[in-house]
Amino acid sequence: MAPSETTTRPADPDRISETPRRDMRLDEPLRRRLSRLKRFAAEFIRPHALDLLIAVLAMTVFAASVVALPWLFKTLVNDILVRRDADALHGVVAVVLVLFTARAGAGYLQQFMLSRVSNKVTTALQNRIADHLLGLDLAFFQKNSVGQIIARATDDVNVLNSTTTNIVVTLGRDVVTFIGLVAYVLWASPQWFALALAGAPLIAVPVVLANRKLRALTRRGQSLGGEILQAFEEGLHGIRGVKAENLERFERKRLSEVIIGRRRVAMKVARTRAVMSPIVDMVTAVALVGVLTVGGSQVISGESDAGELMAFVTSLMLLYEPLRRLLQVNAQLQICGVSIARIYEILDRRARIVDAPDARPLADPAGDIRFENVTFAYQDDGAPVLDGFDVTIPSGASVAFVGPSGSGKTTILNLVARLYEPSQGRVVIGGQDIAGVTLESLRESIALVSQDVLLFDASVRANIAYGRPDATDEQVAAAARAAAAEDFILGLDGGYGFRVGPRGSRLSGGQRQRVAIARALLRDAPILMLDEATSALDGAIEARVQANILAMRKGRTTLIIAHRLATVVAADLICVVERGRVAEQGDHLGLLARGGAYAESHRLQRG
Ligand SMILES: Nc1ncnc2c1ncn2[C@@H]1O[C@H](COP(=O)(O)OP(=O)(O)OP(=O)(O)O)[C@@H](O)[C@H]1O
Repeated sequence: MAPSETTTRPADPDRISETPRRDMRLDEPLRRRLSRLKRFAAEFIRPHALDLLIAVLAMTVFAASVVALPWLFKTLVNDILVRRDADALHGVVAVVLVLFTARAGAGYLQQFMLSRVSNKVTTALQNRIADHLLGLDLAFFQKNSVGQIIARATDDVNVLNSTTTNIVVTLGRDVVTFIGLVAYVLWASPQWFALALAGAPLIAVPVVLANRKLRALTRRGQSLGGEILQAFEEGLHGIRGVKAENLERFERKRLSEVIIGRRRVAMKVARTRAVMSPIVDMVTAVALVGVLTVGGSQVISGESDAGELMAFVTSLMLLYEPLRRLLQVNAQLQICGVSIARIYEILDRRARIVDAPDARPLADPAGDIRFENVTFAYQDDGAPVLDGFDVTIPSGASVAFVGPSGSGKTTILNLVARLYEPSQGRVVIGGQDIAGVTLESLRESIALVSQDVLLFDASVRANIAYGRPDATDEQVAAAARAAAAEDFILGLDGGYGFRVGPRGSRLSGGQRQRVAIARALLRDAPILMLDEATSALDGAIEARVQANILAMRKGRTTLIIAHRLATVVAADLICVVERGRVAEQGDHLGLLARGGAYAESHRLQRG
């Protein structure tokens, strides 16, 4: 089965489906849903077949203990209560002891084995999702909400965890119990059995309708789960602005709309599922009334014995629970199917930027970086962001890209790291087209400090050494000094051990930037890319950082994006980017002498 056949295909190949309409696809053929279930079972359940087999055997023992109860009641009534047989009493007591001991052991084993399997499946799924997500293109993350992605890795995995456990219990234990009890009642009295079946057709129509409705509702509910995560993520991420501008009221409204939306759907799901119990109740009642009326008369007239009727009625009552669960197994499968589809929608997504079949490691990462007539657009059919962009960055040079906001500067760095690929032209490093270079060797050669600094809630030291866990304290300190960060770090409570808070929230913007620069310098990569990396620093500290970076560069090519032109005066080459093209290039003095856009911006900024 081709992976693509098992997923719902949204219109934009980079987007996962989140809109309710697209989520409520009732027209998906059963064959495709089944094949997706089979695929999930083969990939994630089959590896635990032995554990499952033990669980199913334990369930069979458990089920057998239930099926033995009608026989026990028959003996109790006929041999002990009616015939007063002492031997039968001892027999029954012994059987009860054995039965309940076996049942206790089987119950334990079943629960333990199922928990083991479900925990292993959860771990495998989440690891696989994590691995897969990390391999996807940047474009995927720029087009999909984090909440929707997290919901699939958490909510959907949890749903699968609980539904598959229920399904296995039902298929293992309830099916055996059901078959055993039905076989017993059929054998005990076909006539009473036929009477008991009288109400069965009542079940069919509502069950089919309810299942159909459940699938649509479940998709909607699970999609709303992602929207809630997303709403929280966005609201809490921007909490500073929310508080400072007294926007809590609006946030509360925004959050409660999705929360209440989900509750509505959850209640519809609950109502639809709850419909099953009264239906089974009614069917059982009809069966009992029929059997008691006819069977009771037969006992009174002496045609049947009391123990027989007692055992039969007990069987009918014992059938209630397994029947109720069996009727819900389809609903559980629907829910499970929705989560599986949502998870495979992520797992089947293929990264477009991958190693070419004949990819080779980057041979000369410190070589020239050349953009050869590069054209690039973020959308396949969108306007180009870079349009015939041509520039050569000499090996070991420091090059600054300046120009108006939105002119394409960050995009240039994105293309060097091959986070996106040119639609035309090539990016060449040391004579090698990076399209034919292994991603690992390319990105290993790059240190990037971007506008959004990536800090974790860990110590300053751990943040600087992220990606270089073997770095010594001295190396970390040297990087911090070069980033003009050591002074403030030593002033923190705990120094390098200071915990920076989520996303570095306990540091100032400029401090965060310096920690990020220190991390990039510690990587000691041949290509250093600074995207507005010193924008939050004051002029004096920025100048220190710049001077250190330039002094340390020996053989390292440095690409700098900056709006403050003072930051770039010392660069070997300054490249003015306008509407995706190089408008002018040269060194600071050369560009000033030229009297073009750079000279004008410089005059304005100084003025
Ligand atoms: N992920 C994206 N998807 C679609 N369009 C994008 C994406 N990133 C950037 N763009 C668009 O590409 C253009 C160039 O963006 P880029 O970030 O390269 O500009 P920039 O020169 O670095 O701007 P700034 O100086 O404001 O940071 C902008 O018009 C922007 O809207």
